[in-house]
Amino acid sequence: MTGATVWLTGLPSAGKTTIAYALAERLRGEGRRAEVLDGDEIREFLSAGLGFTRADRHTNVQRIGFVAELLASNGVIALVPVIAPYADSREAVRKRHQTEGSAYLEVHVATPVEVCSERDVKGLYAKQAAGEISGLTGVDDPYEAPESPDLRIESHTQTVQESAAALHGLLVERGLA
Ligand SMILES: Nc1ncnc2c1ncn2[C@@H]1O[C@H](COP(=O)(O)OS(=O)(=O)O)[C@@H](OP(=O)(O)O)[C@H]1O
Ligand SMILES: Nc1ncnc2c1ncn2[C@@H]1O[C@H](COP(=O)(O)OP(=O)(O)O)[C@@H](O)[C@H]1O
Repeated sequence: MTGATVWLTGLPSAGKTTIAYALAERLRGEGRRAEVLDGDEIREFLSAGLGFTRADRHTNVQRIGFVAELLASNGVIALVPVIAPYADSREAVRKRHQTEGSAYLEVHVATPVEVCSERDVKGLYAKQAAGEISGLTGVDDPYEAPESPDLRIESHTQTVQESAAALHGLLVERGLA
């Protein structure tokens, strides 16, 4: 089967990780090889030492894009729930896939910041509001939303299973699942 990279971009607590794991489970149940390149795990190992400056975020995204493409070119569906706030960083990853002939889909998990900060899975929005951290994406650091993603998911209006199903539908439509 053809592999692919599916990049889920969006704000912290948008639902990127939850949707990625739900879809991975579904794909594995269908006999596909799927891997989730979780941003938090990557930052512990592959991107250890990188922070959240623009340059570090770019480096992080390029490293993850490199690994995802390797997986995709070997028949794996690489699911990447990583913020990737800058359009030029995401574009560079797309170009790498194009050059290597690997499929690449960009999915915008477009949960409004008000909903994300309500969910606040890791307590980051509360910390930012309390002045304990700064440079939080979507609050006091940039997030350049994709202009024409392959799919936009409104996670605040649907269940996790509905979001995962919408993404699965896109993969089927593109002949990737
Ligand atoms: N300042 C700041 N801004 C944004 N995010 C922050 C920050 N500090 C820590 N975190 C947490 O780091 C998690 C991983 O970030 P990413 O590697 O996906 O970010 S990036 O693409 O390099 O910008 C990211 O995970 P998710 O919540 O899953 O998006 C955040 O929870
Ligand atoms: N449709 C949905 N898709 C994804 N997550 C949802 C959805 N509805 C509610 N949630 C909840 O939102 C939170 C998103 O957290 P997480 O997946 O860690 O976000 P991110 O990886 O973008 O930081 C989870 O607690 C999840 O259960």
